[in-house]
Parts: sequence; structure tokens; C-alpha cells
Amino acid sequence: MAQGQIRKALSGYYYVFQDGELIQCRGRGVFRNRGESPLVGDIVDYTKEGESDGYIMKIHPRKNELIRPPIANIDQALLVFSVKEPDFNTILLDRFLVVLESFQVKPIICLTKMDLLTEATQQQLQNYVTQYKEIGYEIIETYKDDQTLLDRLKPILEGKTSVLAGQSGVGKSTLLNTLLPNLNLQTGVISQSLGRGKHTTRHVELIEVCGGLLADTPGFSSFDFDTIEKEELTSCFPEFARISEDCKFRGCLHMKEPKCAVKSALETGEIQSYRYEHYQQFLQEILDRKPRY
Ligand SMILES: Nc1nc2c(ncn2[C@@H]2O[C@H](COP(=O)(O)OP(=O)(O)OP(=O)(O)O)[C@@H](O)[C@H]2O)c(=O)[nH]1
Ligand SMILES: [Zn+2]
Repeated sequence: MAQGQIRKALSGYYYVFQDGELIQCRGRGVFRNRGESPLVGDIVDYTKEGESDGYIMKIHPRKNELIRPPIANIDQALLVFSVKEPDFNTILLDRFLVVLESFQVKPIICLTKMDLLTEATQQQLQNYVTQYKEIGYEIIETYKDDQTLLDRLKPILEGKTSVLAGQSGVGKSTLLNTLLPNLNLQTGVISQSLGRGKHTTRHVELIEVCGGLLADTPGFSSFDFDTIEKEELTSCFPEFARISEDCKFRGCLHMKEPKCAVKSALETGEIQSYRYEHYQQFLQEILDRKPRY
């Protein structure tokens, strides 16, 4: 039996990559019976039938999996965020960061449209950049017709499986076109009448770029937030997670508990107040959520 990775799924076939070639495979019936379904990104065992056909026999355990687009084993997300049009917004940024952390996907923040900043807005943004870097996030700044972007992204993409994420209009398609020029995505036309992104019906494919793999369809939305539990939230704020080991109570939610290390760090300025406010707001949303059965 051979082992490979599903790079593409189309019309009931899974295209398994091994040794530079794609084997067109069918899933075994047992998957359907067990309610298991192979995903793009899965490492699988398969048997070959003929030259370039085969059957998937086993799916290896996944590191993580996404629903939209359906894809497994993602290392990192290029979280595309514009500094203007739409305006930079820390609460939305934090919402995306929390979602990515909860899926155990490393966020790389790509700040786009830097060319649209004015002198007045430049300084404020640089303060945020410094603060998010202090938390430990990697940040790439980019602007219109950025010729250096590809070279700067190369070391980040190398050896990793990446997906793009971010709200509408921030420049995800523009970035995908820079990375995968053969894809030729249409940019800048938001389909108002349909009220949804223009790539919703595309299938997903992992494409080799800069020595890594990149999903050709953006994933993650801030709505994926709905699956996070209250106990999980601290671990989605890395600077809180580090400090919370010193909270007096295990499972401290950093609200009204005594001897809370996170609240002390807030007072000393080690934790930014807007990060704590967003934490409080997200926690409240989780607490207010109707239980799902
Ligand atoms: N000035 C400037 N404009 C940019 C930059 N990046 C993208 N744009 C423009 O922003 C608009 C939206 O870009 P897209 O790449 O379509 O954004 P998207 O994130 O794919 O949007 P959806 O497909 O709706 O999710 C387009 O008109 C782009 O030309 C940039 O760095 N600077
Ligand atoms: Zn605490």
C-alpha cells in the first residue's frame, strides 16, 4: 500500500499526490458507512489499480479540519487585513485571530493597502503593529503593486500548508493572484445581488507555491467563532495564555476572580486594554449563546 496526500477533490474523485504524480482515486464504501469522508489535505493510504487509478483505503488522523472550504491539515493562514477600505479594526482582527487559534492554525497577519494610509493614520497603525508583534504575531505589510511581496512570503510559505482568510474586499484575490498568477482570479467585483463571495462554488485545490502548499480558495470567516467554548477562549489570546498560569484559580476566566494574573498584567500595561475588552466581549457572546443540541 502506498501513502500520499489528497490535493484535489472533484466529482467523487480524490487526486492523491505521490512522487510527482496525481493518482485518481475513489473512496472506499466503508468511509460512507462510517460517515467519514476524505478531505483535500488528508494523508491517505491507497492501493493502485492500473496506471493512474486507485482506491483510498485509510485516512490518517488529522491535525485539524475546515468546513469552508473542506480541507484538512492546515498549518497556517495568511490573515489578510486591509488598513483602509475597509478600515483597520482591531475587534474584527481579534475575532479572526481567535478563530484561527481555536483551529490551531498559525495566523500570519498580512496588512494590505498600506499605500492608502495618510501621515496621520500611519502612526496609529504602526503602534498596533508593534503591539501585535509583541504578542508574537508575524506581520507582513503590503501595498498596491508590491514587487517585493513574493520574496517576503517565500520563507513563510516554504514547507507549510497555508490558506488565505479575511473579510470581503481586503485583497485576498489580489494576493492569490500574486502567489498563483496562473489562477487569474477576478478582483474587485463584489457580487451585491448574490450577497456572497464570488468563490463560494469553486472546489478547493492545494497548489504548490514557494516550496509549500496553498489552498486556492480562501477559508475561515469570523462566524466560525460560534464553535468556541468559554474555557477555550484564554488559550486563543496567546499573551493571556502565557500569563494565566499564574492565576490563583485553575480555569480562571479573568473576570471577577481574585488574584487573577491577567488582570494584574492589564494594570501594568503588559496586556493592552483593547485586547482585554475584546476578550470580555467575546466571553459574553459565548456565555449568551443558546445551547446547541
Ligand atoms: N490601494 C490598494 N488596493 C488594493 C490592494 N490590494 C487589493 N486592492 C484592491 O482592493 C479591491 C478588493 O480586492 P480583492 O482582492 O478583490 O479582495 P478580496 O479579499 O478577494 O474580496 P472578496 O473576493 O470579496 O472576498 C480591489 O479593487 C483591489 O484592486 C492594495 O494593497 N492597495
Ligand atoms: Zn485570571
